[in-house]
Amino acid sequence: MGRRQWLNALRSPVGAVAAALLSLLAVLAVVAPIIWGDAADETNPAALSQGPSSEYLLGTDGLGRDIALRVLVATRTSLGLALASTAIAVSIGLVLGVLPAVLGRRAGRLAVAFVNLAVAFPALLLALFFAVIFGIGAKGAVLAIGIAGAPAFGRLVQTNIAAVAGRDYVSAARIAGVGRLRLIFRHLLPNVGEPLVVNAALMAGGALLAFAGLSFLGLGVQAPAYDWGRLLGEGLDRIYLNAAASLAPGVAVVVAGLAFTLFGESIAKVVGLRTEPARAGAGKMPAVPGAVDEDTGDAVLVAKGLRVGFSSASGSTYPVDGVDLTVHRGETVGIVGESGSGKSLTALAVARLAPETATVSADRLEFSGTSLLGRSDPEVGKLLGTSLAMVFQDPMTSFNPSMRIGWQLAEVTRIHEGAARREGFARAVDRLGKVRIPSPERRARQYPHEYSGGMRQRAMVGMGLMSSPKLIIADEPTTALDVTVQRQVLRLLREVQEETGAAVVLISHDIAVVSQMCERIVVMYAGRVVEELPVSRLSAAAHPYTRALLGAVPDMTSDREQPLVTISGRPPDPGARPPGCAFAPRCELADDACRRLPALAPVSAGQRAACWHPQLSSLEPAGGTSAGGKA
Ligand SMILES: Nc1ncnc2c1ncn2[C@@H]1O[C@H](COP(=O)(O)OP(=O)(O)OP(=O)(O)O)[C@@H](O)[C@H]1O
Repeated sequence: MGRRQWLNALRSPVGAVAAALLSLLAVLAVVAPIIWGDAADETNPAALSQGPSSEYLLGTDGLGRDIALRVLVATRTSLGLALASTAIAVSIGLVLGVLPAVLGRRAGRLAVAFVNLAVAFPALLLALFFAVIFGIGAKGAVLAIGIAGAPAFGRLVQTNIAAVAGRDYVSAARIAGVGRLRLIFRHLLPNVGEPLVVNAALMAGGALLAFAGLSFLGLGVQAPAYDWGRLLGEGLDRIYLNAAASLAPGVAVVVAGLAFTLFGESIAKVVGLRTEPARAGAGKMPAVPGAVDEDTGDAVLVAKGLRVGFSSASGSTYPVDGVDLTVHRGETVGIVGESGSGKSLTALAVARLAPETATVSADRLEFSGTSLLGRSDPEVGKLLGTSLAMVFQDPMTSFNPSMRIGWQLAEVTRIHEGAARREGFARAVDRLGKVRIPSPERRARQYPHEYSGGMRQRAMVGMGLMSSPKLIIADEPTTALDVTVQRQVLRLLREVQEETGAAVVLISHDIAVVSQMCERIVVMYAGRVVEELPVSRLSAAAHPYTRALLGAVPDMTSDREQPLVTISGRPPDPGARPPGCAFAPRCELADDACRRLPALAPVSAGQRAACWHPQLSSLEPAGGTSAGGKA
């Protein structure tokens, strides 16, 4: 939360009142015991249990002590204890909240279940329970209220962390090899800080009331010490004789509680407690299914029989179902296919960023000659962190919003090369310059929100250049950008590739974009590769699905009076794929043969298709009908 937001919070009427009240309480807490501490303890046998008078504004208690002074002096104890119990609740809640992210999948689920169970108990009941366990007195009450408030805060942390854990910058940090603890404290918690601060303020108000409740019941502060709750209890005994004696501490509790709550609410309003939509399809990765060349000698990436599955009550589904993908050094490979065909998941699995709930298996999975199968050692993390660069789809979520761009870029160098902070930052400035960010020295010190979308994508490419990438995977890198910026980003990718010799995998649903940029195209449908071919052979695409995709791209010769070509039907859900060729229900050429699964088989040099009826004729100009498409 920036300075401006704090100012806005304080400028709102509610915020201003809350801030004024809190300031008054803070001043009272500091000065009241110093100025009136002794006077408040002074007994006056000549004025026992008196009502309000000019000498005693709120009257006196049973020992003749000035109630008004005691209420003022009790501010310090009441606020101090409430804040102490809030600090305990927040600390334990933070630990409970980050546990699922720190522990493995199973232990993490246990932590979530524990918090859910604890939240189900009313906090006041828990507080009473713990107050009895920890013993009667202020210390016991602080612990009791703190522990009782922890589960609710823990769940808040868990929920907020889960909401940001899928963001691209978290994936980027994971691929960069950032350790779990750093990931939590540098990338996750700072980005859920606002709702946590707001709720901590609200909790402080609640703790104040709870404390007053426990003291009132005699379970909190014990004589001779006193807080508002205790004064309230004492005053209540004589409410018919001197109502002010119980009303005054009661009002103090309510006002202070309100001050905290209103303060929290006004911050919440200003920060909007926004729940940014969790990005779907965190994007990245390659996939070049098993076609064309079985020669994997100079391959930077080899995946054979890659499967990504999810289990549910109704059984397992495999959105990626036996994909083969080989990417050679310096090569540009495009992966195309409709939404849901498994492009992103293939990429994520290769980068070891598949969702935790996914099961990834493969016959072979190698990056730069190193097998990734069954390995989770730091060496593999370092290899991927330094040699694999990812450019994500949404430039809004690619960077940690709470870290300056330069430091985010420098993180990779510091983690994997142990470079000093300055050295890493200097390299970040250099790389930002390389990807044509103007005034890189100044820009490196800015936050992501100060960059435009196109600049963020360029900075993302710059991040990939911090080491010497062997493979750059760009998953729909231009989808969220306008057309001119799209071109700039694609041009930059090409230039970077020429300069570094890195291989590039470009994932897109747009076959036209891919064909401009790539040498080889892999077409995916329903979790499998259905065709693989050099761009130069696109006009001789053999699979009806590839031909339908090409037919759906308008060009200069397309009749603008006619509606655009579409492919009839929709891809099957991963759990309901027809036996045999998954495209058959949408294909005009389908017959009985298509009930069996076709293997990816050579059609011509460098071209393979998984089809029982591969088309050998050249395609009509774009815009015409195609074998599988529907005009
Ligand atoms: N976390 C998940 N849990 C269950 N199923 C998932 C999960 N993520 C993806 N899937 C399934 O995998 C399918 C393929 O997803 P993927 O993101 O790889 O598709 P895509 O081809 O990249 O599409 P898009 O272009 O829309 O990103 C989805 O349609 C969905 O059915």
